[in-house]
Amino acid sequence: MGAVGTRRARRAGGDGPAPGPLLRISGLTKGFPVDGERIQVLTDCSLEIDRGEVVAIIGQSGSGKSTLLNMVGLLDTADGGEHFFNGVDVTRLGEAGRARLRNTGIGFVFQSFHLLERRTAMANVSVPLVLNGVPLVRRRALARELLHSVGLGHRLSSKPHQLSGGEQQRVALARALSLNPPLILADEPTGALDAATSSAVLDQLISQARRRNAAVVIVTHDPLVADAADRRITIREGRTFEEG
Ligand SMILES: Nc1ncnc2c1ncn2[C@@H]1O[C@H](COP(=O)(O)OP(=O)(O)OP(=O)(O)O)[C@@H](O)[C@H]1O
Repeated sequence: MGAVGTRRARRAGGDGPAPGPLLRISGLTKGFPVDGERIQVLTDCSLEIDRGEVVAIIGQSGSGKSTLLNMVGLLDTADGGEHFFNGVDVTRLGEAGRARLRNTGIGFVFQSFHLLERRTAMANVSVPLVLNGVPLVRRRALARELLHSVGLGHRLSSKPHQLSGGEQQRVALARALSLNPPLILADEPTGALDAATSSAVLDQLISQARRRNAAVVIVTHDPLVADAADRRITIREGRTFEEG
């Protein structure tokens, strides 16, 4: 990536917002090779999301929700269509450019938490800070502050197996917030939790994002989670539809 690309990638993380929507996807297509043939999963997906918005992506199993989220998260590339994130034309970036933009601009929360089992809550939250060269003293202060903000100030030294599912998901949320990304992606974030815990984690996710004016995209099967979003997008037959 050249100098312009580098400058744009930096902006996504913390150099201030670009004008226009945070995310703009239009006419996106994606297929996969299966048994020598190509199956077309997404045929025409469009999505426009502003800073601070909470958007749920719903649809039947196998409709392509995770496929779309992987592309929004810059974990996979589309076959065609337009994709701008914070003013950057993602389709023009190579793997390294996408990784840079992803690392600083997008926080991830997954159904299965994806925490490092042998590391403490503090160490888990610090991972993105280490990868981005934040100095030790600052890193420790930030990780402590983030864990306090999700109600885990008393569990800084606990390892994942010593925490409940809801607490582990809050550690994962603190980690996703650590670089203050403008976009947080959550794939079934409450799928492994009971109803009460699910509601508490969802409240945390949304309130923390709103406090930071970050957008949230949540893939979910849970109608209660979808109802908590500002907008709902359904994927059907490879296309996106905005619910009334
Ligand atoms: N890497 C891949 N190779 C081949 N097919 C794939 C690949 N990834 C996804 N698919 C197919 O794409 C379709 C959509 O999958 P995806 O995981 O996006 O659906 P989903 O809506 O998230 O489903 P669920 O709600 O069950 O998690 C499925 O038919 C799946 O088998």
